[in-house]
Amino acid sequence: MIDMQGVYKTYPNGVTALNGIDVKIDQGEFVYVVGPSGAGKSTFIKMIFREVKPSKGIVRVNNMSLHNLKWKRVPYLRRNIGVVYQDFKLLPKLTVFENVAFALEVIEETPKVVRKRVMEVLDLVGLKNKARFIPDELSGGEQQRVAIARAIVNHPKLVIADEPTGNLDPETSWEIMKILEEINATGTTILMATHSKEIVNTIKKRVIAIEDGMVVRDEHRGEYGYEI
Ligand SMILES: Nc1ncnc2c1ncn2[C@@H]1O[C@H](COP(=O)(O)OP(=O)(O)OP(=O)(O)O)[C@@H](O)[C@H]1O
Repeated sequence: MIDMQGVYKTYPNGVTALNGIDVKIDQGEFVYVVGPSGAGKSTFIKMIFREVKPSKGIVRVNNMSLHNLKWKRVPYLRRNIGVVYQDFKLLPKLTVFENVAFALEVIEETPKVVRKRVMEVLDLVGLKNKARFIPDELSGGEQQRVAIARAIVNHPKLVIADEPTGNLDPETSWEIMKILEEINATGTTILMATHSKEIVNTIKKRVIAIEDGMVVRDEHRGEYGYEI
C-alpha cells in the first residue's frame, strides 16, 4: 500500500531531510518509525499524505502515484488516510461530536449517517458519554482519543500517527496504543513515528529506523534501539 523508491527530499532552505529511501509497506501492517531527532521521520511520514512533495523518486500510496499527483487530486488520496498528531489538533470551539463529524460532513454524508458513524467511533475509543464536551473539558488522553476517532471515521485504509503519545503520560499512552492495535486488527495499516522505547520494545511490531534521511534498519518485531 506504500511504496517508496529512491526518495529524496531537499527543503527550499537546502536541508536534505530524506536521502534515498526505499520502503514497502503492505496493507494491514503496523510499523513504527524511529530515529534520532531531525533524522527525517516526520518528513517521511508527511510525504505519504502529500504534506511534503518528494524532490526526487517514486512514491505510491494506495495505488496513487504521489510524485506527480495533481494538487486537486490530493483530497482523494487523503480520504483514505487518517492522521493523528502529537498535539491532537482538535478544533477548540467544536464539541467532541462535531470534531469527529467534521471529517464526514466535508464529504457530504447525510446527518443520519454522520450521527451513526460518529457515535460508533466514539464508542470504539470509549468516549460516547463525552460527545457534547469541548476539547478543553477533556484530559490529554481523551483529546487524543477524539483525534483518533476523527482519523478513522471515514474508514481509512491507513492511519498515520506522528508521535501520538508524545504529550501523554505512560498509562494514557498504553490506552492509546491499545486503541491503535484494535484499529490495526480490523485491517487498517498503522504507521507511527515514536520516541518511546518502552512502547516499541513492549508492543513488538515492524521497526523502520531512519538516520540522516536513510533507512538504517528495517526489522519485523524489532527493537527501539536508541537510549532515549
Ligand atoms: N519545512 C521545513 N523546511 C526546512 N527544513 C525542514 C523542514 N521540515 C524539516 N526540516 C529539516 O529536515 C530535517 C528532518 O526533519 P524531520 O522533522 O523530518 O525530522 P524528525 O526525525 O521527524 O525529527 P523529530 O524526531 O525531532 O520530530 C531536519 O534537519 C529539519 O530541520
